Parts: sequence; structure tokens; C-alpha cells
Amino acid sequence: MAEFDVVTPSVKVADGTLPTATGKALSVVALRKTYGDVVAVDEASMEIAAGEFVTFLGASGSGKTTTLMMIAGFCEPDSGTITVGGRDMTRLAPQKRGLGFVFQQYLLFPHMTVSENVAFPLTLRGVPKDEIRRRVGETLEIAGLSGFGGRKPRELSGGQQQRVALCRALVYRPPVILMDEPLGALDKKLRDQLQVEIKAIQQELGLTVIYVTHDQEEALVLSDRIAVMRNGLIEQFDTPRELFERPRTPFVADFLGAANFLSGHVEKHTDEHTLVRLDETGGLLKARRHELATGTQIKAAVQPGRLRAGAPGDGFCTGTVETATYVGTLVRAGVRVGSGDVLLRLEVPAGRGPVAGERVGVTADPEDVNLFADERER
Ligand SMILES: Nc1ncnc2c1ncn2[C@@H]1O[C@H](COP(=O)(O)OP(=O)(O)OP(=O)(O)O)[C@@H](O)[C@H]1O
Repeated sequence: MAEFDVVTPSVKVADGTLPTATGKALSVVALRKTYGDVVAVDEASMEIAAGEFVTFLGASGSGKTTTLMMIAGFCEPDSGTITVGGRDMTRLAPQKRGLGFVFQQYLLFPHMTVSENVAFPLTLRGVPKDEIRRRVGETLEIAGLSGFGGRKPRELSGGQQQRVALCRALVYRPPVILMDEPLGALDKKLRDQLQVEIKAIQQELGLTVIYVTHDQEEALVLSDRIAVMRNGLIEQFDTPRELFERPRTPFVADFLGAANFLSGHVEKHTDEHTLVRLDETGGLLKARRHELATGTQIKAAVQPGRLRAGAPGDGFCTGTVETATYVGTLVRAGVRVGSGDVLLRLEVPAGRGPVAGERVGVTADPEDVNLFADERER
């Protein structure tokens, strides 16, 4: 994550009104940012609806934080536009955008109590004292922090401090809350717990959230839609299910599900299916129908959890189980197929798991087979 200076919460929603939580919350069109020769973000476009939880997911350096910082106003785009609630904010100062922020570093004011920290954005906005007390109390209760209002941040655990930061971002109901790896500094157990809490609060209050993470599981747990980023480009912006079941690129298939890849060419089509002759095994793999010309060299991707082990001769190839590891409710198996240079990874329910040394036929439902034209052939 990039480093930032201490951020003071926003001063005023531009026209003083609270935005409504319906319709289009945020629209980004052809946003681009370069640093010298590095294209950090390349023509990113997306529309986010009010009440949506959207995650930017990608490896380090893929452009997630830069995109978020352009939306926040801390980083100026070379070109493109950012509209929030129908208002063009592309060149507006961060404090005039009225957005909420939660960063990995909690950025709480150490000399203020929890209540004063949470009250801060309301105090800046000149909200009457009674109203502040009521809203701070309500917000602390939502985050499970009632009773902590009088403490200083140093008297809280990391998880509690991050909850305070979240309260401070949502106390004035900004139209969009931006979160950059907010759970990155916490241990796994606390992260899992806070993910559930953040999601529950977001749903209860109908918040619009843009969240940055490099953790696939976190993105899948939290998001209505995920923008998978790579080298400054949005590879696919879709629901977790669509990304998993209908990835548009081999990168997305691999990044979200660690897919198995097999190479081959399109042999023929039927009304419903595309039949692929596999290079490594000579077997015939049936996929749902894809619009690819006969003869096209392809890569077929199937998630490990969507492959099954049957009797030898079943399915699209037969091989030998090389490893079978019991992991709770699942068995992870490695099946060596073809002339030996392909290892298929399977995840099957533990009760029906194959054992090492066994010969198995590997099958896949055609619906679960995704085909991509092999880029080397283009
Ligand atoms: N201030 C800067 N000056 C020069 N290059 C930068 C700057 N900020 C980001 N970059 C470059 O832009 C690209 C995108 O960086 P960005 O921080 O947006 O990635 P990220 O996906 O958020 O990564 P991480 O998960 O590591 O935070 C990277 O190649 C990065 O080195």
C-alpha cells in the first residue's frame, strides 16, 4: 500500500445536502494515470450503484490504490472523469468531495477520546451538540463499541481502533466510503471477524463502499462486484459468481480460482457444446458452446473444485493419482495425465476422495469448462 499523510476528514458535502442512497453513486470514465513511463491506471471505467460493495482486487502494483486515490482526490488523473451522485468531482479537492475514508493505518487522533474522534467530522460540519451525541452513540453501538467512548485510541486493540476509524467514516453518512486494505494490519482471525462486521454494517445501513485488497477470499466474502486489476487495466468487473464461473481471461480464471489449464484446439461444435481435442492427452473435452472458429488453438480452464474423479476411461482423460491430501471436508488430489507432464489439481469431497496410486478418469461438466483463444496463436 502507498503511504499517505494524515488525512483530515472531509469538511462539507459540496452543497450541504446529504446524498440519497438510490441510483448511481459513482461513475468513473476512462481514468488514466501515468508516472513517467509507468502506466499506473489505464482508461479505467466503471459505474457503481448506491448501496453496492465494490472491491478492487489485484496483485501489488496493479493500480488499485492509484484508482482509489484518484476517486478520493489525493491523486490527480492525467485524463478521465469522476462523478459522484451526478456531480463532476474530477478536479475537486479531497475535502470537498464529502467521501469517507478508512485506511490500513487507523489515523485516529491520539489526544482525542473515541467519541471525540468519531464526532470530528460532525463537529467540522457544525452539527448541533445534541445531534452529535446521538449520532456518535448510534454509530458506536452499530460497531459494537458502546462503552468505549471515553477511551483514548492507545487504550484499544488494533481491531477496536479500526472499528473507530470505520465509525468516523460512516458517522456523517458519506455517499461513498473508500477503504484501502483496512484489515491489512490485523491477524487472520480478527480480519475474518471484522470482514463479517463490515459487511453486516454496510448492508444494514445501505452504504456504498469501494474497498481495496489483494486477498481473493476477502474480496469474495465482502463484495457485490469485484474489479480484477492487472497492470493498470480492469480485466473484468463482475459479481464473484460470474468471475468464478465465467472468467473472461485466463488471468481472471487463475487469479480467482487457481484454475487448471489444458491446451488444445476446437474440433467441432454441436448446438450446445464445443468439443476440444486436447494436445497433451489426445482426449476430447466437452465445453459449453463458445463462439470460437473450428481449428482455433485454445486454452481450457477448469477450477479444481469442478473436476471429478471416476473410473479409468471415464471423462476426458485418465491418469494416476500422485498425491491425495486430506484437508478437512475436502481431499486435494494431483492427477498425472498424458505423457506425464500435466498434473491436474482436483478438490473433491473427502468421503469420495481418491487415494494415491489409483488410476482415475477425470470428468468435468461442460458448463464448468471455460475456453480462451490461445494468445500465442493470435
Ligand atoms: N507516486 C508514485 N510515483 C511513481 N510510481 C508510482 C507512484 N505511485 C504508484 N506508482 C506505480 O504505479 C503502479 C500502480 O501502483 P498502485 O500503488 O496503484 O498499485 P496497487 O495495486 O495499489 O499495489 P499495492 O497492493 O502494492 O498497494 C505501480 O507500478 C507503482 O510502482
